Amino acid sequence: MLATRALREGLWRIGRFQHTLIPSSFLRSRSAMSSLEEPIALDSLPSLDGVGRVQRFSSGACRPRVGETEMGNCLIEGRSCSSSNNCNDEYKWRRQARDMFRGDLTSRRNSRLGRSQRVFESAYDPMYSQERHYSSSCNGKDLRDFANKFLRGMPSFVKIVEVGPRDGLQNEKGVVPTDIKIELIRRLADSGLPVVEATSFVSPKWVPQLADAKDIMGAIQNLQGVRFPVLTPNLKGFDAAVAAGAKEVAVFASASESFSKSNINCSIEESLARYRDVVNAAKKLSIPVRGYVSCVVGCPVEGPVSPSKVSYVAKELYDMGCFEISLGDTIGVGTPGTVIPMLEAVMSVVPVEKLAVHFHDTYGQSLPNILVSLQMGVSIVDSSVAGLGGCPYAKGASGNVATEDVVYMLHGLGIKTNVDLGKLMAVGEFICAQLGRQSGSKTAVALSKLTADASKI
Ligand SMILES: CC(C)(COP(=O)([O-])OP(=O)([O-])OC[C@H]1O[C@@H](n2cnc3c(N)ncnc32)[C@H](O)[C@@H]1OP(=O)([O-])[O-])[C@@H](O)C(=O)NCCC(=O)NCCSC(=O)C[C@@](C)(O)CC(=O)[O-]
Repeated sequence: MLATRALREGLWRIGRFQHTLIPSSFLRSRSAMSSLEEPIALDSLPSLDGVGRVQRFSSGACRPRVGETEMGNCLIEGRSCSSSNNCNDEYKWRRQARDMFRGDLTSRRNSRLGRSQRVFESAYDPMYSQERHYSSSCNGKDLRDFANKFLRGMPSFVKIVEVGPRDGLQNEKGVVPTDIKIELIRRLADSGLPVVEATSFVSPKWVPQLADAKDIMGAIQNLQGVRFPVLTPNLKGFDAAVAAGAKEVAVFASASESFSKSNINCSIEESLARYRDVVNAAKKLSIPVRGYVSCVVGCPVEGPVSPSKVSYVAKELYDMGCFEISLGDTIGVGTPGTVIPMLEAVMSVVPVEKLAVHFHDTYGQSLPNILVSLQMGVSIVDSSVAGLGGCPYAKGASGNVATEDVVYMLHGLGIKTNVDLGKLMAVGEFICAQLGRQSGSKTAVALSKLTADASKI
């Protein structure tokens, strides 16, 4: 109780004097703040403001600034990094908070100056979309060109498709109780996510973890404003999904023959024939069908998968009537080096605005892969709260990229998502507590530590 109060008071003090570090909704969800003054300015995220952006692209980005040389520290991307080990964590934390506060002052001053006179823009402005160009009066042309090149083509809004309740929970060793799944979906919907993939209507012999699909769908019928697609591998699954109240479904093919066999027990061509039946049935009921392509860069059995195979399956799914094609790096082996040629191949046959990317984080490559996908114009990203997930038929596949990490990166880039990171982190905490494990989200772990350490400031 005392510790909680100290934490709140510490946060209140940080809120008074420093730039935001912790989303307020996360704090509220941890403990109600009714009896204490609400921390001010705790609604935004630590994001790369105009100053940070310029520093990131500046050749002098890692040069110590005045007053910082004595510690041998420099600032990169809004973080402090140390070239010596003789400063403690608290000192670094204070330094970072102070620097962020300076950035906050700069943006407040700019807002008083009016738009035409602004030197720096808030990271939340969608100024880095296709049409917009980076503007800074204090940098050379080369720097502007570089920043423009990097940011041009980025979408101003990204639709996040949350797949945790399906892709995440299908891979759990134990079966998660139905009421926990329902609560998870309800909380995810409440965090602002526009799409939450709820479950699968697959064979319970193959995926017993999702055998309660009908009950799940029954329980979330009253949730409004969020789409809840479900996986359907064949007509039997489609009929069951519709009967249970599904208003959107997804079919899942593979770019690898071996994976198709092990995942859905049929060849790629057989699966496409099944999916044509599903799509035709769905069209009659005006039910949108999403199409997945698995193993878009690598297969657990066959190894590397060629971009032409991926583009072939993607085009087949698109041509049969799937409204969106999600490209899955099922085992998480992709790097920007393999993702870019794959996307190039697919984008030559399916419009980029119809493409989603779906990365698993086995090698920690998801965020760079998402970043290059955004640069290539993709604006739909699949992810899983707390990084839950994997595929039961892809040995060694780790969880999906964590939704918290994706949201943190996107907001830091000034890209809107409509997702409340604080609420999302609370959902991650909820499901991790239920599963008895640590979050797979680096953002969630880092921001939770901040709340814990904050009372020391
Ligand atoms: C596709 C099947 C059904 C073929 O399974 P099968 O055994 O070849 O099917 P079957 O037609 O021979 O039927 C066998 C039994 O399953 C029943 N059955 C048949 N269909 C259904 C159904 N829809 N719902 C419920 N039951 C079904 C059917 O009625 C029969 O029951 P029985 O007569 O033995 O009692 C099976 O292989 C299956 O369910 N596989 C599920 C695989 C799966 O869910 N994998 C994980 C999702 S994919 C993924 O994670 C990748 C992705 C999307 O996230 C993207 C990425 O990361 O790459």
